[in-house]
Amino acid sequence: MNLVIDVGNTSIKFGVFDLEVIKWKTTSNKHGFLQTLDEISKTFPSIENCIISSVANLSKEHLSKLEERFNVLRLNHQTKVPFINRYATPQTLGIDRIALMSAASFQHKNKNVLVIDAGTCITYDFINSENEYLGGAISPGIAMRYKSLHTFTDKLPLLEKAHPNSYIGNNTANAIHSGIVKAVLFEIDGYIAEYKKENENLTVILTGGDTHFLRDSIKNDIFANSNFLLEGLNHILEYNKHSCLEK
Ligand SMILES: Nc1ncnc2c1ncn2[C@@H]1O[C@H](COP(=O)(O)OP(=O)(O)O)[C@@H](O)[C@H]1O
Ligand SMILES: CC(C)(COP(=O)(O)O)[C@@H](O)C(=O)NCCC(=O)O
Ligand SMILES: [K+]
Repeated sequence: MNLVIDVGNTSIKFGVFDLEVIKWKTTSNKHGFLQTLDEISKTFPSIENCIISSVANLSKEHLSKLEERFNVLRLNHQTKVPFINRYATPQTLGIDRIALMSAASFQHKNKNVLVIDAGTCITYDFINSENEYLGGAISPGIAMRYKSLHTFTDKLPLLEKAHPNSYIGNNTANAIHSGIVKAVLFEIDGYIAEYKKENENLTVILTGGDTHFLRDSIKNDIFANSNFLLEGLNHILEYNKHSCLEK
């Protein structure tokens, strides 16, 4: 069994895989990392291998606790991945985006695929039917947009995210919901339209913490898969098992 860990800027996602199948998953914050690890070790004593991807700083203590228990692959820019990376600065590419493109490459071979990860940031990543990763976009995530309107003004309240009734906000709260949620939806459908113009038979995957909140309001056909990044990490672990994790 494999333990797969994705450390994002908001939360840490843990997944337990038996070959290609996810058996269990949970989420924690930084403070819950060690307790979650204890629970997983107790519940799944047959886990041997682990992969961890992080876009945030990882504490030495957390990493050494993992290494005490499992063969650990820490995903980095040198790790062998199944796609050709055409990003002009591969050494600055987010580690999470490498995992997403690995999932796209493994699961949608020889397809044009756009992956949208609605997390702390919203990332757009495109891999073409030649298995080449070309790049994409990074925009502020939904929670970040609500926080920034509140932080950088005197008058705007900090609201819980909500879908607006109309794109015409008739009061402050509705104007904010429209300016954030409706704008994110315009952005997503706008990008999909742009990619579709130039790429036949585009497959679009939506993932990240806001998947469920957004999925039914996107006009284009998409596949919503909250586990896509974890699946990508599991693919990379299996792909590298023999070369990197031999004891
Ligand atoms: N319980 C929650 N706590 C924080 N953010 C949440 C929660 N549930 C959904 N979200 C949404 O998910 C987003 C964070 O997604 P996530 O995939 O966890 O981010 P990351 O991978 O960057 O850590 C936030 O923009 C927020 O709108
Ligand atoms: C853009 C990101 C902050 C997204 O992080 P997330 O929303 O998943 O927490 C992360 O992929 C990152 O730190 N990227 C580095 C810059 C780049 O990808 O070019
Ligand atoms: K993201």
